[in-house]
Amino acid sequence: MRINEVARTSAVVAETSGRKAKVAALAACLGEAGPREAPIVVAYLSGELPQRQIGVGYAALRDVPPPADAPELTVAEVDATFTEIGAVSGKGSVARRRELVAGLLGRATRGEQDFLVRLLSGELRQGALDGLMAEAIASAAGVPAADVRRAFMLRGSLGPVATAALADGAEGLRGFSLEVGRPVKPMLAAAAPSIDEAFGKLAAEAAVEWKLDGVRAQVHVADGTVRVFTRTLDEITERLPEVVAAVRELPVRDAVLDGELIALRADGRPHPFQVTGARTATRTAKDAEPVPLTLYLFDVLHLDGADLLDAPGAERSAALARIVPEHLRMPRLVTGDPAAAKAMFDEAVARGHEGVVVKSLDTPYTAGRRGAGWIKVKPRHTLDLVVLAVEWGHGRRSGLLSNLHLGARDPESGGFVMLGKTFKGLTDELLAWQTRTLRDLAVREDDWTVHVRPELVVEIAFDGVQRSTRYPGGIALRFARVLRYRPDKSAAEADTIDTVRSVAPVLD
Ligand SMILES: Nc1ncnc2c1ncn2[C@@H]1O[C@H](COP(=O)(O)OP(=O)(O)OP(=O)(O)O)[C@@H](O)[C@H]1O
Repeated sequence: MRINEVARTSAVVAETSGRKAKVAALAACLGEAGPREAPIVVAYLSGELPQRQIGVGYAALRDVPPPADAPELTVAEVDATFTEIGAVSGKGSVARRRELVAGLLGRATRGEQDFLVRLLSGELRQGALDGLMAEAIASAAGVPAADVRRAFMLRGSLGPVATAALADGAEGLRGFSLEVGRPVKPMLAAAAPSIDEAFGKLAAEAAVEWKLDGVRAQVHVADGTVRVFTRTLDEITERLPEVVAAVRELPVRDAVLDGELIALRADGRPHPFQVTGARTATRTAKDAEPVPLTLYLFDVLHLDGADLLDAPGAERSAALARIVPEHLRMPRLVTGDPAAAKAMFDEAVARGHEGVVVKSLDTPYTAGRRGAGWIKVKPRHTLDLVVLAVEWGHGRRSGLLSNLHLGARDPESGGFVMLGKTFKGLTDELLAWQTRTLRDLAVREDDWTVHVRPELVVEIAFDGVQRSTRYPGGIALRFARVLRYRPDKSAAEADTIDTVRSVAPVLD
């Protein structure tokens, strides 16, 4: 297949606004690619390289050679060149990489050059496209989208799923199963503004669990060996000897368990989130004085040979209770009485925790999705939004990037909808950090505003949602303020415009 097809599809997807039309364009391109090249095409159309990083910086993309006349470059050739560039090392490697990039671009037409430069510079990165891409794979392969999504959550990446679907259809997708030792995308929660509304969305009886502001942990026990993964599927086992020791005590040989890690003070109240974050961050070196973490387990996905992903919530919880002692389990109350649920919520908040998660007793574990089976309720409204642009500060903040333009994800278009701006809540340290970080993400700058690639996720607190004619979604946040950055989340995991409407009533 020629790269020209991929470049053209990428442009069509960027220019069309309808979800259906985008899916159709992606599906046509994948159909043409076929099983072998599909993973490469999936990656390129998501703005990524299958090789991830190949060490090509902006400098190597500045001087573009004259274009070729005819579109002859193939996807396989581009992929092979990227692999070659990624393998360059040692003395003279910068020059050699440049040479390879120039050689590749010299064989591309003007339109293809434009696509390749934007692909290499990261400008096309589109995490929010995962949902559309899953649908496109389903359409190209003629299989149900739910099967593709399920394989995706089990595998954590769409490339191999595309190959299996295109080669062997639904049968190929059935080959993806939970493997102990390979992390799956964790199930996520929807949000409701109150306990009553959360109960309103579920059956009469539901479970209410504390929501701790810690770090998600997926614990795999394979033949007695314990491994711990974060929600971004990074392994952090080495950093957590006390957690590994606690899990080793459990009477299981093979299991996949889900829970939350948190640093607690002697009185049982949580340390600030940063303390837990520092213990689990994959990039930090050694801790000066490690604060012990406590593990609270709340789910089980696999137990000694049996997959429990499809078992109802109540059954998984019962299985968990059989193998995990109470002090390692998330406090949980099963009730049909909203007053009892509210008492549980009040207790969690009084102990310094974030709120509760109300969980359905009958839904399966919908990995990787913000399913309707879990609904979080917090006393204050927060959202994870994506920074779309940022304005230079004035006065004390001059020279610093300050006022953030905030966007929610729009699953319909695969893009983002702006909901407002804020410079509140930013400490000096955060201002310095975001100035550095957002500069690296810049794509364009006008007088006061730096427009950035929509990649950085920030957690925002706000008082409510107001109708607005100024913003494209028709709503704006009231009194938005920054709580913290969420480097553990990708833009694809940011909150959607529908979540924004569901966490708080829209005021006139
Ligand atoms: N009892 C619990 N059940 C499920 N998740 C819990 C629980 N307690 C804490 N959590 C945390 O809450 C998260 C689920 O909420 P959500 O899917 O909205 O993620 P989130 O956006 O990171 O949440 P938030 O930003 O509101 O903390 C989980 O990833 C987990 O880290």
